[in-house]
Amino acid sequence: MNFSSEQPKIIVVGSSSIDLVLETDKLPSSNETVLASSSESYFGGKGANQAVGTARLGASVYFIGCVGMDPLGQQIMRNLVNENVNVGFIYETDQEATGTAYVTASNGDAVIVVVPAANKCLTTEHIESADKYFQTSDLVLVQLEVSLSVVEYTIKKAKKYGKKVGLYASPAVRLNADILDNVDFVVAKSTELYTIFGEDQREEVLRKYFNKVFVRDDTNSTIYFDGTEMKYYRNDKDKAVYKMGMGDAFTSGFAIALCHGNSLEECVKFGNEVSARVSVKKGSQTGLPVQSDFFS
Ligand SMILES: OC[C@H]1O[C@H](O)[C@H](O)[C@@H]1O
Repeated sequence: MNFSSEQPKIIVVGSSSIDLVLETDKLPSSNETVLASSSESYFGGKGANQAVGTARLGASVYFIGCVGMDPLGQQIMRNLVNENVNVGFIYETDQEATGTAYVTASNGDAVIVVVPAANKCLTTEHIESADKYFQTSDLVLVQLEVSLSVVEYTIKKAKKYGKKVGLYASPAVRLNADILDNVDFVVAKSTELYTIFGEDQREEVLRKYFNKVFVRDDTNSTIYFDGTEMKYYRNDKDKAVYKMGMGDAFTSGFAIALCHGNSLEECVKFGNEVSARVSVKKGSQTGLPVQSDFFS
């Protein structure tokens, strides 16, 4: 994996939240009550996770998002500043509280319910105000915890300036042709292909969007079609103890490798490596590796 001396410039447009993680012996089924052995809060939100993930790996990162005018919003801002993420385009709203996510975690698996709240107050005007930073960026990352109209606007703006765009298609929604045509890479979960593409045959999806769609599953494996053959990579060096945040970590690693001019194969391998690191610590951001973990 090549790591050039140029510092990548990345814009992340997306959500930030505080995750309340409840540890249980088993995930509750419908109408069931279970007891939690612990309740802890962590920094989260797919956008913020990717902003921290790419900043720790050495990128200059601008995060565009929205928090509430409340103590949780202040905590998120402080955390991002500490992580060297530029917060000049984080907006505060008095219309909604800061986003939260309620996570029930058991034996590594997690069920997540997100309350977007302030994240839904991010508008296309906010994206527009960062226009000149899009012009000088190398790559833009989006996910689906802010309004789809904002995601679409962001993708169009990035493409207008010829920038690379990556989409982590989570939480899953059906993606329209415009989005799929304009993004350079899409990261999707194997269990959500039908929702995202209207097609649940993995091979069909991968062949149609070769070198563009990267499908991940719970075993930290990633598969894509390179135009000739299916490419499958798995990193199970570290046992995935905490699976929350692995998709964000993969996307961060993939994006960094791409910015440094690596092949898609190298991008996938590095993404898997970054994802493996996050899965050994609790919280979506806790275990995200830093550049010096890989390169001196
Ligand atoms: O992708 C993991 C994230 O999903 C939810 O948005 C939680 O905030 C968590 O941090």
